[in-house]
Amino acid sequence: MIRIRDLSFKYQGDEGFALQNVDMDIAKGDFVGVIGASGAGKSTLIYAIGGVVPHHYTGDFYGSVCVKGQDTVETRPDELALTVGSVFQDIESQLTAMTVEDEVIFGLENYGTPRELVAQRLVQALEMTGIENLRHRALDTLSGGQKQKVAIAAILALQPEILVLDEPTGELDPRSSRQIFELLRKLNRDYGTTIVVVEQKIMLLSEFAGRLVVMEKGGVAYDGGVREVLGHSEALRRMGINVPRVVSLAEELRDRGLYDGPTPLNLDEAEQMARRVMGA
Ligand SMILES: Nc1ncnc2c1ncn2[C@@H]1O[C@H](COP(=O)(O)OP(=O)(O)OP(=O)(O)O)[C@@H](O)[C@H]1O
Repeated sequence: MIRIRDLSFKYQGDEGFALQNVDMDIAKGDFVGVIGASGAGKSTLIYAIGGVVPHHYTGDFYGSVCVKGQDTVETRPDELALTVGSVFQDIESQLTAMTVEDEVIFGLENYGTPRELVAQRLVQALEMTGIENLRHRALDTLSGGQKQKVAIAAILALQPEILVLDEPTGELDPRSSRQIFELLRKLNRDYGTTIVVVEQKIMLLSEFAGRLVVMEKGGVAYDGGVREVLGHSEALRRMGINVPRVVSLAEELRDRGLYDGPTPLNLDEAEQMARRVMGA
C-alpha cells in the first residue's frame, strides 16, 4: 500500500537532512504508530506519504515513495489526496472555511461529489467524530480540541483508504484522545483503512496500534510489534522518548531476572506483572 525506498529529504535552506535512507513498507489495513524525539523526522515522514513533501515543502528529495502504486513525486497532490487523507499538527492552517459544515463539505465539493452524496457524507463524518452539535458553529468560536475533530471529519468525509495523522490528540483531553483512537480503530477494522499516526501518548498509542516505528535523527531506529519495540525501553529513553514507567519497570525486572513475562501495556497487565513478581 505504501512503499518507501531509500528516502532522504532535506528542506530547502536547511543544513541537515530531515529524513535519511528510510525504507518502509506499510500494508493495507496496517495500524502504525510513529514515535520519536522532537526533530526526529516524524512530521516529515507524514508529509512524504501525503506528497506534501516535496510538492508543498520543496527541497532535495532522494529515493521514492509509492502510495497504492502512485509515485508521490509524479502524482498531483490533489489526486493523491483521494487516496491519502492527511491531518496535520498545525490544525489552524488546515481549516479554511467559516463554519464546521462548510469545512467538511469543502473538500467533497472540490472533488465534484454529487449533491445527495455530499449531504450524506457530511452527516456521517460529523457523526463519526461526535460533533453533530457543532455543525452550524463558526470555526473561530471552537476550542482547539473541537477544531481538531473538525479537521478529522473533513478528511473522513473524503473516505481515503489511507489516513496519516500528526499528533491528532495534541489539543485533546484524555477522554477525547481516547475517542479519536477508538474512531481510528473503527475505521481500521470496519473499512480496512490504513492508519499511520504520530502520537506522543505512548500508552494510548500502544493500546491501538499494531506496529510501532521509532524515528531517530531522520532514520528508522526500530520498526516492529508494539511490545517488541517497547521492550527496548532503555534505548528509547536515551533517544529522549518518554517511555511509560511501567514499561521500563518491566525491563528492569527482566534484567534482574525477576520477571520473564510480556511487557505490560495497560493497567490490567501491570497488575498481572506485579502479581507474578510477588508470586501471588
Ligand atoms: N517546514 C520546514 N522547513 C524547514 N525545516 C523543517 C520544516 N519542518 C521540519 N523541518 C526540520 O526537519 C527536521 C525534522 O523535523 P520534523 O518536524 O519532521 O520532526 P518531528 O519528529 O516531527 O518533530 P516534532 O516532534 O518536534 O514535531 C528538523 O530538523 C526540523 O527543523
